[in-house]
Amino acid sequence: MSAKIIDGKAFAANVRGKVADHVAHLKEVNGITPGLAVVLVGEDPASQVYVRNKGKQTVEVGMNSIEHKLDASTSEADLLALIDQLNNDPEVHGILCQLPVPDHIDADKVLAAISPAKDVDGFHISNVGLLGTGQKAMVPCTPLGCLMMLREEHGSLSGLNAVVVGRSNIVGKPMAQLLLRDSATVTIAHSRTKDIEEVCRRADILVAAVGRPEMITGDWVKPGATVIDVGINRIPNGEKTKLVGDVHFDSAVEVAGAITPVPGGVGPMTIACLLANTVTACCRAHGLEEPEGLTA
Ligand SMILES: Nc1nc(=O)c2c([nH]1)NC[C@@H]1CN(c3ccc(C(=O)N[C@@H](CCC(=O)O)C(=O)O)cc3)C=[N+]21
Ligand SMILES: [Mg+2]
Repeated sequence: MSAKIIDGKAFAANVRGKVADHVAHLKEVNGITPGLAVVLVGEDPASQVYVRNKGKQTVEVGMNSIEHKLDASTSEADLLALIDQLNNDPEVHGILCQLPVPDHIDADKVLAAISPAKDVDGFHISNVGLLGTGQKAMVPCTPLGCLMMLREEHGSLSGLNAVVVGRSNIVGKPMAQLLLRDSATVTIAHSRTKDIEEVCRRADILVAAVGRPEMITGDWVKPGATVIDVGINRIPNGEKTKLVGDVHFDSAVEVAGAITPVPGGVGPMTIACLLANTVTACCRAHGLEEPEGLTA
């Protein structure tokens, strides 16, 4: 039997539709247009593609997109000055500084400089702390997108065994916090985990966020489990390259109950959730009611 393939592209289009509806409402009723500022330092080609897609989709849902493309040699002080300016700009409701930043810039310092209320990535330590203590936070986009798909698939996650493979601040740790908040039984596995295959085979929900192409094969998957593949790995494919996840799709799809593909799974949801977070940040900034179903 072959798993249900979770259509992240369609799901993301639906989320963007809800965002667009709420943006239209904010404009009409409150005369407010949410604005998202994206800062890119340097010329990393993958980052350029992502930033372009973010800008395009921001405009498509009716929000203002403010792009700042800085030279790779930009000093940390100049970047911090720009962030300060965006923090103080009332037209800007969300700020994202595309990672990675060049080596001479301290990413932690940059993330700490973004106003927590405008931190649509949810990477500021105050949002990390709010999420970890079950308070109202800005939630990182990728884990938020995964959670939305899991809730749609399962209804309640209460009591389910969830295994998150990967312990990054960007995906693994916040994903685990969100699953815990939904009363799943949560295990974080990583490169040093003993008998990692066994651990994964106990998972009703398996979230792969390790950054190792096709590491998780079908024999690691419990029959009927839901597999969420966060990996985006570009690997050689003959003369060209192709995009694969952290899950070996062809074997896992034969065992899982439901699975996200790469591309077309988690990736599109990440951008949709960035737009959702921007609307949420805008509503919070103005003390307005938040949109339904777009937050954790
Ligand atoms: N501050 C910050 N926030 C981020 O959220 C952030 C970041 N930095 N740096 C880079 C990563 C990566 N990321 C992706 C977003 C969308 C897709 C996406 O839409 N992927 C498509 C395919 C895209 C392709 O073909 O390359 C898909 O999976 O279907 C992928 C990756 C956000 N990131
Ligand atoms: Mg790891």
